[in-house]
Amino acid sequence: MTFVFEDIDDVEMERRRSVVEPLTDAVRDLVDAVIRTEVAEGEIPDVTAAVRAVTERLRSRQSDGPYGVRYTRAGTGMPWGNPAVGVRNAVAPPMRVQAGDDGLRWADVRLGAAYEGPPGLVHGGICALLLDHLLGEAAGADGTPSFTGTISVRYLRETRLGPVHLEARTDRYDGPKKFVTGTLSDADGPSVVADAVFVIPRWARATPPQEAPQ
Ligand SMILES: CCCCC/C=C\C/C=C\C/C=C\C/C=C\CCCC(=O)SCCNC(=O)CCNC(=O)[C@H](O)C(C)(C)COP(=O)(O)OP(=O)(O)OC[C@H]1O[C@@H](n2cnc3c(N)ncnc32)[C@H](O)[C@@H]1OP(=O)(O)O
Repeated sequence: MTFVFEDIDDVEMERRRSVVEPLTDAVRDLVDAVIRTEVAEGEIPDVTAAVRAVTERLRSRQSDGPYGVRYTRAGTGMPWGNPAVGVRNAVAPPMRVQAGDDGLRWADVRLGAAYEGPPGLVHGGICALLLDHLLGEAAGADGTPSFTGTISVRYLRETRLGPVHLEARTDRYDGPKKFVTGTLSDADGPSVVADAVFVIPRWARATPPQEAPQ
């Protein structure tokens, strides 16, 4: 696993973000339009060719693999391919994570047609994705990296498409384990709750229990 440091400052990161974000937003809009369009079927082949032409243009120069999790010189993360928050990923709603007091992490997200499961309702996997990510951010609020070890997601009731609010925080620690909880709410209040154990991987522990010299 490699974390790439880009030799740029945060001003340059913001400049790059401002260039690429409108493209990603345009693609999100395209995804929504494809789902909801009612243009005549005869128009679809032309539109398909136009989209393929744009894709070809972007593919004329591209990286070999995924974007990775890059960092600026100041250590600001650029997980721009991430499916929950990625600035370059149209699959991401996107969720913009905010920091509150005492390690609270929260976000307001609008979930439209691309996130539908049951009719008019949010797909359960999308709730789990967003909660997993936000709980991960809450686990990371102390500055140590950790992976989702186990996550339990309880769907209290349906979640309506539209604006949703998410919150998460770390409740307690036990060695390398962080116990994190969170909620996802729609306009009627909490609809999904999550409990997770995030584990600091051995390579990131201050005194690795297994690899410590004898
Ligand atoms: C370092 C990651 C950084 C990732 C950055 C990513 C994106 C950056 C973007 C934004 C940055 C902000 C935050 C990140 C946000 C979201 C991230 C989303 C989260 C993910 O998408 S992440 C991918 C899915 N995730 C995995 O891909 C994990 C695969 N897995 C492993 O990497 C190992 O399996 C690991 C590390 C879990 C444990 O391995 P290990 O060798 O360190 O464990 P070890 O044996 O030392 O156990 C020590 C104590 O943890 C207990 N324990 C062990 N495993 C457990 C489990 N599964 N559940 C509950 N408890 C468990 C033991 O029982 C023992 O506890 P006890 O002593 O009490 O028994």
